[in-house]
Amino acid sequence: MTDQTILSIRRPDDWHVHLRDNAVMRSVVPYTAAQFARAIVMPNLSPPVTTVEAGAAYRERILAAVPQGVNFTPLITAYLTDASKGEELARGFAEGVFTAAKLYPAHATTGSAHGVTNIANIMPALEHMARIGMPLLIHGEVTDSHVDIFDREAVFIERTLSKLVRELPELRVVFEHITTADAVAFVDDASDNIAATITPQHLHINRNAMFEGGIRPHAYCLPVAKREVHRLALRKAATSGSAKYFLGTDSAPHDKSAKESACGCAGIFNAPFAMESYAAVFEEEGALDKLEAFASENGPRFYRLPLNEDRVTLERIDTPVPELLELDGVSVVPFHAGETLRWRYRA
Ligand SMILES: NC(=O)N[C@@H](CC(=O)O)C(=O)O
Ligand SMILES: [Zn+2]
Ligand SMILES: [Zn+2]
Repeated sequence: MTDQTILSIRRPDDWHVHLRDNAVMRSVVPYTAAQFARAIVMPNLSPPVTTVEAGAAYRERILAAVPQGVNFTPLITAYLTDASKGEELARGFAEGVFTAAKLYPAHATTGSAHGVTNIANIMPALEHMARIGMPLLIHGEVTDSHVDIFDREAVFIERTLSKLVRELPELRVVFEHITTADAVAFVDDASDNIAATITPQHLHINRNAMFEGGIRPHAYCLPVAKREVHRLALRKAATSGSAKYFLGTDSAPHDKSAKESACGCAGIFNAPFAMESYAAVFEEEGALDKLEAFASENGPRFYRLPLNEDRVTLERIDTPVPELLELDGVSVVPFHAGETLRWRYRA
């Protein structure tokens, strides 16, 4: 713990966010743009963003939703399918439309129905990406229903990721939203071409949060939160100062009614208080001095992009989080709803 009351850091970026589309997009973009200079925007729309033209059009729609006077750059990603071609990805990368490509194992998570059924189907595209230095972003869970849901990330490392990294060591890979000590060990031991994002929720909650006094759909996201030992490993990794770990909120808004349902959607909306949420973790770990590297430096270095020059502050002021945000097109229960966070973000 520390008695520090003001923290000034380089403006951060969010290296994994779901901005959706249409009315929902227009109401959630301002939250991300208020905190972050850039964001890696996930392509799991329906239909998914698979072509350069669709990526460019999506970027324009996002930019049109950024409030006047706010400086925010969306970085678009391509959604990989069994039919993805290296040439199309490379064209998007060369034109500055695609910053990376995203691998969703088919049916692993929300909006992954068109995802990849077998990584062998996209090996030529991945080889092409490795040659041009285009990062591959991975939702790392097996989809085999015989594998326990809490083991799906660890089994993905065993069955798929270790092999991919061995076969294509030059491929730059971001293992997205890691949730296990197994993932931390894998990333720590891997080459510098392998990095990982960590969400605020996986630093704050373990799997008990989903069952506290009853079923808690707002604590449900994928990959699902794991045991306490895994949360502690993630906290250690995020606050270690290692350049392999960086901020990716995985903010994923779903309407309250879609979460509070007999078959509730996976995804936690954390964009409105993302930096406040991360700051709480870093303070609790006595590592506020490591927050800037995690939030503002390690990501751009991995993506080979310039660091942001402007600065922001976090002030130690109690910040209540609303129970519900009534937005245009969606009513969302935000992460930390009803709690008071100890920091306030100022751009
Ligand atoms: N994280 C989630 O639980 N949901 C994400 C998809 C994803 O990132 O896996 C979504 O799009 O809703
Ligand atoms: Zn995911
Ligand atoms: Zn996501």
